[in-house]
Amino acid sequence: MAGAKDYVNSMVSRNREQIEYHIKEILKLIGEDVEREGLLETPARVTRMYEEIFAGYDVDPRDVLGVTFDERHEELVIVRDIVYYSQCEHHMAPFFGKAHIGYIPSGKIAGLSKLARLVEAVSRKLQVQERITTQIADILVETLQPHGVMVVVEGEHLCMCARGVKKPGSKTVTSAVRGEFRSSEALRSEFLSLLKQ
Ligand SMILES: Nc1nc2c(ncn2[C@@H]2O[C@H](COP(=O)(O)OP(=O)(O)OP(=O)(O)O)[C@@H](O)[C@H]2O)c(=O)[nH]1
Ligand SMILES: [Zn+2]
Repeated sequence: MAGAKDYVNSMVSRNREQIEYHIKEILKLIGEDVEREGLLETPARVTRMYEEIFAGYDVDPRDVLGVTFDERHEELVIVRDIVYYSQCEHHMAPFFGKAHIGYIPSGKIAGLSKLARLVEAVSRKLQVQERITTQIADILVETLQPHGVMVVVEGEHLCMCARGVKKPGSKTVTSAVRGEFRSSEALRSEFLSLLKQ
């Protein structure tokens, strides 16, 4: 979403000292020796990582699509296999996978890269997969007023693999369907079949 210099004014960078302090406290509370060499830089390193994985707090995802173009193409547009990494809001554990976006423009189209930026903007924060899915669909509806939108998100949740129920390999698939995709099974099938190619 951004290069290191772009995080200068981010929420995390503004609170850097306090975040580092609290990470260090947590390390002590789990039984670590915070003075051992391998951990000396860890609070600062984790904070830098937070700047990236929580960069979504600094963007309004509705601004991400930016300029839209007027274009008469009124057929299905799909950008699929958009990889995302997010953090589950229940455990602060990563979940990640691919998002697939399809829409039928009605006059306005978005830059293709902006669709991937939208996925970044909604996923780089504490989230649940369902909300990532509906936010992508709703923002596209709001911004492009298309004839229809369909979003499918696949995710693997570390809180289900590395702990708890421990089911590595299980995948969660969520979808959001808007406009003509809702009424037309043929359109939904066309979208889903194009995801498989
Ligand atoms: N619907 C939804 N649930 C999620 C997502 N990420 C994590 N969860 C679930 O959030 C739930 C939190 O349940 P709790 O019972 O409060 O937490 P827990 O005791 O750690 O639960 P277990 O994971 O079953 O051990 C778990 O069932 C997780 O699998 C997500 O993106 N969407
Ligand atoms: Zn979780």
